[in-house]
Amino acid sequence: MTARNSIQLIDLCKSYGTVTVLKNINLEFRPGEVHAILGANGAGKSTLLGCLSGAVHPSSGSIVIDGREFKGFAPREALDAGISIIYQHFQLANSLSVSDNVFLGDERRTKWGFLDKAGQARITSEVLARIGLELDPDEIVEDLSVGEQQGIEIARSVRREPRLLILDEPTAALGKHEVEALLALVRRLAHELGVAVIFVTHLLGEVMAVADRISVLREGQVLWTRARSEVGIGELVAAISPDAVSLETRRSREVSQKGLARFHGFRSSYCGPFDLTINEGEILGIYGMLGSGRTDLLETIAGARRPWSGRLTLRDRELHFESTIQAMTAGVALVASDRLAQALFPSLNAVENLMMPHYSRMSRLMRKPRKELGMFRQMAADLQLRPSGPTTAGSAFSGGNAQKLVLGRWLCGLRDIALLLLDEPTQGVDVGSRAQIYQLLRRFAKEVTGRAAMFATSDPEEAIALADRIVVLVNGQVAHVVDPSIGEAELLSLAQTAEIAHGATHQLGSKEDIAL
Ligand SMILES: Nc1ncnc2c1ncn2[C@@H]1O[C@H](COP(=O)(O)OP(=O)(O)OP(=O)(O)O)[C@@H](O)[C@H]1O
Repeated sequence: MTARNSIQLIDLCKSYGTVTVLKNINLEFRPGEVHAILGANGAGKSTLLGCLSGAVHPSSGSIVIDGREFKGFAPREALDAGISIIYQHFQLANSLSVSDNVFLGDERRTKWGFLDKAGQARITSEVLARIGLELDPDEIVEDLSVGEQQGIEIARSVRREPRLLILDEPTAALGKHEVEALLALVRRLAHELGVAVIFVTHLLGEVMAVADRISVLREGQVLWTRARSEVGIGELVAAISPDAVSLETRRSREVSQKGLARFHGFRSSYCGPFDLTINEGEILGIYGMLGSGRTDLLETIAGARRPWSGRLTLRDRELHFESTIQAMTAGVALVASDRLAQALFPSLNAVENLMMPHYSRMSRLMRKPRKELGMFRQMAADLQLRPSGPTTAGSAFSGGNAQKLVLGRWLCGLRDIALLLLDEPTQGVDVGSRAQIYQLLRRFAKEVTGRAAMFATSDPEEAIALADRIVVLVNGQVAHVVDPSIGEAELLSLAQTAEIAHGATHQLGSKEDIAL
């Protein structure tokens, strides 16, 4: 790749009507450098990336590339200018091969106009070698691991020889080893291939491992930009969330021994059997990687998936439900992991989004707008929702704030929810709000009798910080049940050993079930 100049943002601003989202942003992205952009939920990170990728048109200011000044561009122009973005949700055609995906939308043709499959495969091999990935260009994408699929996204970008590669929360779907491999690849892209990389994440450990420089955004402005070597994690937390509470403070592990939810031989289509009791006041963590079955399990318990077999009792009542509405009525609710796709209503306002699951029980005449507004204000304050205006449209909330709003539905006490299920409760949530959400979940489970929560996570730190007891889920099976006091390293090691053991028994064709 040829040597390139920095990309500069000069006085970049973005407003939506009267709402200013980015204000006079001046930043420089240098070739050969990983630049982490951090900030609380709603600070303006996605908007800034949108300006660079062409998804958002700046209100004023400019982007300067090799002396050329752009007032904003369309996505195609951004690509042509050498800017490539990799989103959290992969944009791959799963039934096509690796090389088909690397050339997706930009296919090579032979001089007779046919698809140049051989040429594409050859270039794909060269690109994969350049970034140090051992993959067969003819392999079908759906047969690859999540980490390998992300590698293809990166290969697709690298083939275009980008000046600037943007990674937006790239590790959300990855396991520990895949994260390490990705961070090594990112460093290699910058330090060896000379690409300018922007890395956006809420995970500060990753920032310390990969960034050369760090910029913190606060309320749409650059608070500071500093070399990574000059900053510690404590300073980052203080800069991102000045009011953050430590994840460990106010922790109470008191759980009664009174059973609340009982699973007897419970099976979903992929997971089980489970024989397990969740006690009143308990927060049960399911620690499992993508593909472990954690989402299938939670969605089945919440009535979103069928079939299930075995027995489930809640407050000593046997449950039989076939929909999420029936589950809700029985006292079981789920906060899904993909709130933008599965939970938020983009065109409804914030109050309506908060109240949505509760409307089904009241006629229009029974609605009490003042009370709803009061509840919304309370939730917005408890969860530090930004923006906190009741009329804000669902589509205007940043990822982390959308999560808070969806969570607020079940914490506001309008339904008698006994078992709250959460899939990746703090994915995409900033460090300050994470502590806040943990506190609210503890309050939910422990301050009112007859309640408990069950959450799934792929983050060992989250499992340890939030759970009273942790179930290690591997390929749909309970591999271990442990106390969080074992610590992060031991939890990881248990999960890895179980995965290796599962691989071995799987190869031998054994399907032995492990029950609690
Ligand atoms: N279309 C829109 N109309 C009005 N406001 C918007 C719109 N899109 C975004 N915003 C506001 O812009 C602000 C910045 O949002 P942005 O998504 O850039 O934040 P973020 O830092 O990426 O947050 P997160 O970490 O939660 O993803 C938020 O307060 C959001 O409400």
